[in-house]
Amino acid sequence: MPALPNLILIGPMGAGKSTIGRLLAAELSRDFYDSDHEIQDRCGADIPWIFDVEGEAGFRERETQMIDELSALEGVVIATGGGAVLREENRRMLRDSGTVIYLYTTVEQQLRRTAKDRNRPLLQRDDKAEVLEQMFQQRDPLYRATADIVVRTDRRGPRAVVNEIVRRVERLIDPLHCKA
Ligand SMILES: Nc1ncnc2c1ncn2[C@@H]1O[C@H](COP(=O)(O)OP(=O)(O)O)[C@@H](O)[C@H]1O
Ligand SMILES: O=C(O)C1=C[C@@H](OP(=O)(O)O)[C@@H](O)[C@H](O)C1
Ligand SMILES: [Mg+2]
Repeated sequence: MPALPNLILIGPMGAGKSTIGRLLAAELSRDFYDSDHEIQDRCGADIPWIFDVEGEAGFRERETQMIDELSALEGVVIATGGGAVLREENRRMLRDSGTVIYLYTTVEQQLRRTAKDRNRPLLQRDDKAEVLEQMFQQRDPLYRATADIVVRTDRRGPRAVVNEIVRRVERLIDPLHCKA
């Protein structure tokens, strides 16, 4: 664990990791890194292109490499991609790097929030609801096993989610609210 632990957001596509991560970092005056954006900057190519050319396996390799780099930082906010918890080594690196926050949402909200999206290759198909439901079954236990805190994002806007994260993280660090 770094001297100043990182705050790491995990959860499914459309949970709000990228949006809330940026707001949370601004709120806490910390630097923000979005794993997918960093991968895109590094490759000079967007996520659909990487999936097209290298397949999902190639993307996952890049994702593990990026998680390795980002988890070595200190005191930053990190938004991961929804599949970051699939590999055991990723889960370990994330856990060792700070406080992990699972942004939970429902498949119904995921469908609404990603309806017009063209940047998520795994959702460019007609049976999105089934795919998201299957992913939920596989990944929800992994998100829960990795996270220190679970925060719902399906019934409130990003600002309210940020406020709850700040409250919950403070409580985790100082459970009795008795600062010295
Ligand atoms: N709590 C929220 N309430 C309503 N809309 C949200 C919320 N969080 C994110 N969104 C919207 O959902 C979409 C997907 O959010 P994004 O941050 O890209 O999710 P993720 O990075 O988890 O896939 C964006 O259009 C964003 O504005
Ligand atoms: O769930 C996934 O496997 C993925 C989620 C995406 O990130 P978001 O969760 O930010 O959409 C992105 O990493 C890639 O398209 C794969
Ligand atoms: Mg994102």
